[in-house]
Amino acid sequence: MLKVGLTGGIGSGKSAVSAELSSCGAVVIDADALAREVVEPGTPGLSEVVAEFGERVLAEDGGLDRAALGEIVFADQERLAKLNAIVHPRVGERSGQLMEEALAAGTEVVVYDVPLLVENDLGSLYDLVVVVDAPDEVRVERVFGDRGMPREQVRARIRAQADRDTRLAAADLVVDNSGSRDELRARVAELWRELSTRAQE
Ligand SMILES: CC(C)(COP(=O)(O)OP(=O)(O)OC[C@H]1O[C@@H](n2cnc3c(N)ncnc32)[C@H](O)[C@@H]1O)[C@@H](O)C(=O)NCCC(=O)NCCS
Ligand SMILES: Nc1ncnc2c1ncn2[C@@H]1O[C@H](COP(=O)(O)OP(=O)(O)OP(=O)(O)O)[C@@H](O)[C@H]1O
Repeated sequence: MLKVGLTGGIGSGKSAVSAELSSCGAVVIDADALAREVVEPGTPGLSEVVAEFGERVLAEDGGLDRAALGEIVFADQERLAKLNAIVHPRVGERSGQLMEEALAAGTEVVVYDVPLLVENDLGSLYDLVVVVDAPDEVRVERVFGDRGMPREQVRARIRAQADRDTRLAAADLVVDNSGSRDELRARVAELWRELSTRAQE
């Protein structure tokens, strides 16, 4: 089984690349989705978050108020580190389990879509590190335009992440997503051919 770590900063296009790879036949594990699961209502993860940040990060329905927590942690590195210390070990454990399941199922290519691969030094866990890349301001405009996140909030997340050059230096392969969606689709088709070849080796 070829284990691929897929990373990129906020708005780089990881989800778009993952969706294409999944339709090609890869098994995709999504770290952002796991980070949501481990703080769902009733989980020890959510209790720890509330113990650390207070009830102000709870929404009326008892779930996590993600926007409120985001505003707190992306304005303050120490608070972000506290949140990461609660969430990341749980995401690591769960993703490890899912990797094992993919292996047991005879999967050829498994892709771990994780924004913080470089920041958390996870590269050695994978056979191949693929970085999805686009200039910072292109990413700001995409996240603002498609998700309505205020530009300054996108920039605050970019500041909390590795810079572009550091991330690119960790890449075995780079998917350039500075162009159109069609260009991206063509690049991912090429990437899939490469991954399939390597999976046979
Ligand atoms: C602060 C939270 C509640 C904000 O939730 P929100 O729904 O607004 O964002 P979402 O989780 O969808 O993340 C969107 C993007 O923000 C960026 N981001 C999220 N967490 C982090 C972080 N700890 N450090 C840097 N960037 C981050 C990533 O590019 C991510 O793809 C949430 O991001 C969170 O719990 N973060 C800590 C866990 C984490 O590191 N998740 C990333 C994958 S393990
Ligand atoms: N080539 C492109 N042209 C225009 N828009 C794009 C392109 N690629 C992706 N997008 C859009 O940009 C936004 C960010 O892409 P996507 O969600 O795939 O990134 P991501 O890396 O998963 O982001 P996050 O770190 O926030 O999870 C999405 O709204 C997506 O539809």
